[in-house]
Amino acid sequence: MARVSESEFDAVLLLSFGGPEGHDDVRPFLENVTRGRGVPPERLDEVAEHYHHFGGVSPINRLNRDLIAALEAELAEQSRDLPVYFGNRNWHPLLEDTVARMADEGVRRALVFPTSAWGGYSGCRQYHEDIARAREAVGDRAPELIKLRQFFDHPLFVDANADAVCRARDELDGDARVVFTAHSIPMRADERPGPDGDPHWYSRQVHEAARLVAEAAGVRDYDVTWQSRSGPPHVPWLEPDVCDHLEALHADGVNAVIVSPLGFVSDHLEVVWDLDNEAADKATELGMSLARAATAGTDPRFVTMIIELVSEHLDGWQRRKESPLVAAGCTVNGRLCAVPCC
Ligand SMILES: CC1=C(CCC(=O)O)c2cc3nc(cc4[nH]c(cc5[nH]c(cc1n2)c(C)c5CCC(=O)O)c(CCC(=O)O)c4C)C(CCC(=O)O)=C3C
Ligand SMILES: [Fe+2]
Repeated sequence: MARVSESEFDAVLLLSFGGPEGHDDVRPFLENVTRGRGVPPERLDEVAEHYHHFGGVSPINRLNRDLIAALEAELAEQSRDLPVYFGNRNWHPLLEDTVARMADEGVRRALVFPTSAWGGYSGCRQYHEDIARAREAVGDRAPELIKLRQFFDHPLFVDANADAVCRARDELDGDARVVFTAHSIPMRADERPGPDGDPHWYSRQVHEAARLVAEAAGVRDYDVTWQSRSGPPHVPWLEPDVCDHLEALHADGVNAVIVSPLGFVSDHLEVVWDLDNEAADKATELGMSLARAATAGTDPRFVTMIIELVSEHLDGWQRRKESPLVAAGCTVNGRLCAVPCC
């Protein structure tokens, strides 16, 4: 599985979620995200407000462009002649348009780096669906697209996050509790089994990543929490919510926290709103100090990790991973994983 084929690849494609870039984009973007997903209109109104608060602009596209620039620089440094394309699920540049452009420019086979470290529906399977849909839209001339594997336990992803936790710790005096957060998902979705047949595939990967980051940062006690839940209120999602958890910690006498958004790879809207506004306000209200750790962003280790994932295919490199949990997610042309991980 480490190597899909011996033959060559002629491009890399960064595949992400996408975000609006102005007030008028917000509604149509949210319609794209939630089509057929049963998210109540009240929740959409609330989330729309978060985007409008920032001029209708999510930082996510800019952050992805920054990551692409860093990746291109590193590829050039290594004299690798691989152009990097950018396509999104929910907003421009849309994956369909990018795949059409790749075909126009003669790309035949490309490796796809998804900006999600995880298995599960939202983190993995939906990206396979995006790839299949985009290729279908482009037709016969669509390039072959090979999605890179999940990287939740890659040592360089772990190190980048651990270092960010250490930097956040330096901002605070004295002891602070480390609280990791990842995007909540419906409990029913999390009950799907992983390749080992055991349920809770996504949340187990998140717990495993948290354990590795804590160990690398020399942190003994930490918590795993969830953020940004949506869906109707009667549907259970993964808990505790990060803000509720701050209250529980406060009640236990904790007065300083480091919040690490390990579930995300960049400081996009769910990080800057749900953590830098909501969780930060909650901490202030409780009289706690809070330092928010950075996401992997353009940390050079994260950029190198992407190149290592590419090299697993280009050069037959050994997969580096620190956890016994399987890292699936690598398939051709949007086929679902052979293991039933999502
Ligand atoms: C697991 C997971 C990741 C991590 C993996 C990955 O990164 O892919 C992730 C990332 C992201 N989620 C994002 C934004 C949104 N997610 C929503 C809705 C949902 N996310 C879900 C899960 C996840 N989401 C789920 C189960 C839903 C409910 C609807 C459904 O079942 O599909 C909604 C709709 C409104 C709402 O309901 O909150 C929005 C606007 C942004 C972009 C932020 C920006 O614009 O900067 C990013 C990176
Ligand atoms: Fe998968």
